[in-house]
Amino acid sequence: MPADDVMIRFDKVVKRFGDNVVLRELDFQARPGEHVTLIGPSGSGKTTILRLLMGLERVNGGTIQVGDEYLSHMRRGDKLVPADERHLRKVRRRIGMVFQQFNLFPNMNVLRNLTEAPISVLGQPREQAEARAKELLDMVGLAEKLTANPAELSGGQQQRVAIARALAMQPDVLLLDEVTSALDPELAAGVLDVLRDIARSTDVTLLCVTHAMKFARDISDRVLMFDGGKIIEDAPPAEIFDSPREARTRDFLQSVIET
Ligand SMILES: Nc1ncnc2c1ncn2[C@@H]1O[C@H](COP(=O)(O)OP(=O)(O)OP(=O)(O)O)[C@@H](O)[C@H]1O
Repeated sequence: MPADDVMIRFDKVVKRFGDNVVLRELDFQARPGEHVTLIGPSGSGKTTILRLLMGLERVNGGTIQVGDEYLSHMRRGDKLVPADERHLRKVRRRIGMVFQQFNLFPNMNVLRNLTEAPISVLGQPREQAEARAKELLDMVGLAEKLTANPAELSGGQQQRVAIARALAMQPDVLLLDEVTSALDPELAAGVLDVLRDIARSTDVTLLCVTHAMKFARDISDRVLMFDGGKIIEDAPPAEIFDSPREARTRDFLQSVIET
């Protein structure tokens, strides 16, 4: 851990797609174990931030650090140079992600979905990986679905397996991108309850993009409001939701339906 105890650090990050400048010298940090939610209008760059952290996009300027390591760059002598694939893969291992679409391995049962990467990537012994997988399935309320195939599960159950699968890799950071937007409201509620438990009971750093504002209020330590490629407001949820300082935050909040 770096001396100043930061888990995620964006330093003057620029991201462009052609002429479209999505992030403009973006600075932000999250402390270890902090739960940070990103809100803002469609197209403001929230998903791009998560994709940069997953190494699925590269920065056009600035640097990204995860814990004590650069993600966007690597050290060569006393210089920083853009990260190569191998370096990206190494740092990215500290980060888990759950997407809107659950993307479970369709040909593997639930247990194998959870143990595959811990065994093949982390080199965990099978018994250890299976014991942890069972604990995690218990945590997400699916202990009895160990041998089920993904196709036999509801969307909400699949998403709970996807969350358990991400945690099985023992990430320092868990990224959540609109994890309930493909689900019916009652299934979404079950997934959000599981995430509330995880937020309370683990020390993983959470970075969450959601339009579920009530959920954001419940789990977040901080909410960041994005607009125009910048953070325009950064405050605890009670402040953002009850007394936003910025007119653009107020307008945005009025435009979303509370869920
Ligand atoms: N691969 C890409 N190629 C070109 N443009 C892209 C690409 N990915 C994202 N963009 C553009 O970047 C901008 C930010 O997109 P992003 O998905 O990060 O926004 P968002 O805030 O997550 O929006 P939403 O709430 O709708 O998911 C948009 O203008 C989008 O069109």
